[in-house]
Amino acid sequence: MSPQHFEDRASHLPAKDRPLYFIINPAASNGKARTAWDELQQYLHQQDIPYWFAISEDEDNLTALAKKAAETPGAVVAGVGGDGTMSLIATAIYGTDAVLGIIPAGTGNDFARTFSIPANPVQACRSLLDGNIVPLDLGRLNGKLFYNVVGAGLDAEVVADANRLFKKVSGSLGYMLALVKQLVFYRPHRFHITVDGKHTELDAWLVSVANAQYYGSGMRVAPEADPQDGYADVVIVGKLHRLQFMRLFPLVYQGKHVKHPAVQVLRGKQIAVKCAKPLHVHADGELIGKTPLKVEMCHHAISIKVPAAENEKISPAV
Ligand SMILES: Nc1ncnc2c1ncn2[C@@H]1O[C@H](COP(=O)(O)OP(=O)(O)OP(=O)(O)O)[C@@H](O)[C@H]1O
Repeated sequence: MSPQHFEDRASHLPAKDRPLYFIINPAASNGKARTAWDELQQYLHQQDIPYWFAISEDEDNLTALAKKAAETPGAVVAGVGGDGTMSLIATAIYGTDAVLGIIPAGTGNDFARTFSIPANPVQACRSLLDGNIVPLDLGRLNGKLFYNVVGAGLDAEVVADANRLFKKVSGSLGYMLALVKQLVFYRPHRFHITVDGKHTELDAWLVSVANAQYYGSGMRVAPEADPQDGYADVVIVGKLHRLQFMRLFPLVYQGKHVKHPAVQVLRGKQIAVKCAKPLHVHADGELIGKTPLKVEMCHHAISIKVPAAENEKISPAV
């Protein structure tokens, strides 16, 4: 069967129980998502797998395409892109019975790491086709849904600097320069944090509210976070001398930073974070405003298709 564009959708549906829709963000990973899609299309043709697809024009169009695909009962709506792409699809299908699918083709692809979704597009597609449908929590940050990690502190200031000062430097290098700048100049701030009614006040480098485990291209900020348990892990990196912080920093890639006595991990469903000086807030890799931030977790908000072998222990969606 030949693939069809969304706009050409005929009244009949592909003969599969769950129709498969791909939405490709051509800008993801500086345009490399298109190459991933070419490879994937070849595979789909070889296997004679029926599917629908659309290439998004911008963020609003991507959201509209995901909503349109989700109108088909039981649709699997798979993004071909990075975390920004998947976050838009996850929030667009909220309230429908559509299932999120992930073909990692972005720069960081951090959310995919929590579920061990393969980085190769064809392997990711195979595990999408053979995968299990499981429930997924979302969070609501100041009223807007997110699916991965939000927070404030040094990490959000790095994103702000990368967007503002190093915009012309491409991709990861801009973030590296911004990180170096913040490692030299950032000072811990006084945070007021409330987790399910329990109040904490302390000086901290950053506060992350995590549904899943990874952000920032492979940093395992919340190694115990489970995006199916209804809770967010609140990771607080408390006051440390600059050199101590720099020594701690590399440990985040293995998630070992949480063992440091200056790092606390709280868990809750309703989280509020205030700071005397308003700081930038990031959500799923984008800046969305400034503190205060308020998060409310939405348990089993949507469904996601994940590789079967890695997630046998995870309960299927009902
Ligand atoms: N045609 C388009 N459709 C959708 N989004 C687009 C488009 N053109 C530009 N964008 C922008 O692409 C950005 C990047 O997308 P995405 O986050 O999926 O990729 P990435 O940044 O390479 O990966 P990651 O977030 O995993 O590091 C989005 O923030 C969005 O604003």
